Amino acid sequence: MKVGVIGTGYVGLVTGACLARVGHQVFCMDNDTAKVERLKQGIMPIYEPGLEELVQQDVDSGLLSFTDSLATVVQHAEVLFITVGTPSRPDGSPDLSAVRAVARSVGQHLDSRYRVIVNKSTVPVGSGNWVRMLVEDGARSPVAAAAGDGGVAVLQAPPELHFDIVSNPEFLREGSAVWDTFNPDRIVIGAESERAEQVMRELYSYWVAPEEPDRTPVPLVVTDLASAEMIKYAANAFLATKISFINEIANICERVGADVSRVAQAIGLDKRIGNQFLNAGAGWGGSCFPKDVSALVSTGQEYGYECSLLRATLAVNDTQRKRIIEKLQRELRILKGRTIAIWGLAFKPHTDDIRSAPALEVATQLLNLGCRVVAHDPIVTAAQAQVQVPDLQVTPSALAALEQADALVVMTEWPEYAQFDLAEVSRLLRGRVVVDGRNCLKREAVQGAGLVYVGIGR
Ligand SMILES: NC(=O)c1ccc[n+]([C@@H]2O[C@H](COP(=O)([O-])OP(=O)(O)OC[C@H]3O[C@@H](n4cnc5c(N)ncnc54)[C@H](O)[C@@H]3O)[C@@H](O)[C@H]2O)c1
Ligand SMILES: O=c1ccn([C@@H]2O[C@H](COP(=O)(O)OP(=O)(O)O[C@H]3O[C@H](CO)[C@@H](O)[C@H](O)[C@H]3O)[C@@H](O)[C@H]2O)c(=O)[nH]1
Repeated sequence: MKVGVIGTGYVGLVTGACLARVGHQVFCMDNDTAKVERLKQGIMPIYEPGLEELVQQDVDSGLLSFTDSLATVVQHAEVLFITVGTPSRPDGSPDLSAVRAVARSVGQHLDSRYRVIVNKSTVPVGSGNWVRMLVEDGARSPVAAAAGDGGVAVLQAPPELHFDIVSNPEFLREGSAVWDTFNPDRIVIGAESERAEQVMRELYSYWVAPEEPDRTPVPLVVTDLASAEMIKYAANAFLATKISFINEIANICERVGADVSRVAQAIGLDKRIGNQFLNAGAGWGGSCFPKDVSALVSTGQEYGYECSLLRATLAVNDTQRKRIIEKLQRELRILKGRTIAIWGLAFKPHTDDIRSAPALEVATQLLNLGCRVVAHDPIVTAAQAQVQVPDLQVTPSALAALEQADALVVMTEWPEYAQFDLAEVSRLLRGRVVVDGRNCLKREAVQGAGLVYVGIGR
C-alpha cells in the first residue's frame, strides 16, 4: 500500500521504516528540512538500535523515501499517518499545535480520492473528531495554486472529500522501538467506518494475518475512536502508576529494613501482578509517561473529574528524584562545594533521548545546591545535555568522571556500568559513596571494593 508518515521522529521514522520493510511504499515527511536532508544521506536523527540498518535497506529496496513536501506525501498516500510531537504545556495539557497545523495542511492538499488519516500521535480523547474538522476546514480554505498567466494566483474550488479518521495509538518503547514494532502485544485501531477498518487490516496484515504458519497473529483490537485514544493514556498511566507503586514500597522497605528487589520479584510471580515495570529507582522520565499522565489528569479536570490516583502517581515520582539528593545529603552532609559524578543521562538505556530525564533533574538540583556535577553517558553528548543544563560537565569516559568526585550516582542502568572493575572505580573516586539510583550494581561487590553502597529500597 502507499503510505505517508508526517513527522519523522522516534515514532514516525520507526513506523515508516517497519512498514516499508513489510512491503509498503512509504514516504516519510518532516518540516525540519535539515533532518530530511540528513536522512537522505543516511544520517539518523536519533539513536535507536537496528534503525540505521533498517532504513538503509528500505531505501536501497526503493520502498522508503524522505521529503519535506506535505503535498508530495498527501498526493502519494492512501494511508496518512500523523506522528508529530504532542509535548506538555506548562499546565500539563498537551500542546496540539503541530497536530493542528498538519491536519489543516493535509486538508488543503487533499483531492477527491479516498484516504485514511491516522492519528498515531498521542492525542486526547476527542481528537479524532477534532482532526476531521480541521481537515475539512483546511480543504475549504483557499488552495495556494500556482500563479497563472499574468501572475494571478488561481483559487481552486474545494474538492469533494472522501476520508476517514482512524486512531492507531503507538506502544513502542524507546531503546527497543524497532523490535517492539515488529513484535507488538496488540495493535489498536479506533475506526468509525468498515472501509477504514479494512484498510488498516490490510496495512497491518503482516502482523494480524501472517502468511507464515510459524508466526502467531498479533491481536487486533478494533474500537471506536474515543476508546482507542483512551487506551493509549490508560496504558501509560497504568505503567507509570505501577512504577510509582513499587517506588513507594521501596521507600517503606528502606524504613523497615526489607529489600524491594526481593519483594518485587515475589509479588511479580503472581500472574495477576506480573514481573515487569517493578524496578524501583529514581523514578520514571522520558517523553511519554510525564506528559501523558499529566494530560490524563488534565482531561479528567476538563470533564469535572479529580484524578487523585494519577496525581499521587505524579507526586511519588517527583519525590523519588529528591530522594537521590536526600541520600547524598545523608552520606556527605554538606553538598555545597562537592563534586558529584553521574553515570547515565538518557532517561533509560539504549536511547539518546533526554526529554524529562531523571538524571538531568537530579543534576540541576545538585548544581543549585552548589555542587560541581560531572556526568557520563555512552550516547548522549555534552552539547545535547548542556542545552538543558548548561553548567553540567560531561566527559566521554565513565571512569574519568570519577576523578575528584565525592560520590558516584548511577542514574541510567546502561549495561556497561555494571561491568566496570569496582577496584578501579574505588581507586579513582575521591569519596566512598555510590548511590545506585537504578539498583543495577551488585551491593556486595561495591561494598567489597571498599565503597559505601546506597541503593533504592534495599
Ligand atoms: N517517543 C516515543 O517513544 C513514543 C511512543 C508512543 C507514542 N509517542 C507519541 O508519538 C508522537 C510523536 O512522538 P515522537 O517522540 O516521535 O516525537 P519527535 O519529537 O521525536 O518527532 C516529531 C517530529 O515531527 C516533526 N514535525 C513537527 N511539526 C511538524 C509539521 N507541521 N509537519 C511535519 N513534521 C512536523 C518534528 O520535526 C519531528 O521530527 C507524540 O504524540 C508522542 O506522545 C511517542
Ligand atoms: O520498572 C521500571 C520500568 C521503567 N522505569 C522507568 O520508566 C521510564 C519509561 O520507561 P519505558 O516505558 O521503558 O520507556 P518509554 O520509551 O518511555 O516507553 C513508554 O512510553 C511510550 C510512549 O508513550 C509507550 O509507547 C511505551 O509503551 C511505554 O513503555 C524510564 O525512565 C525508565 O527508567 C522504571 O523506573 N522502572
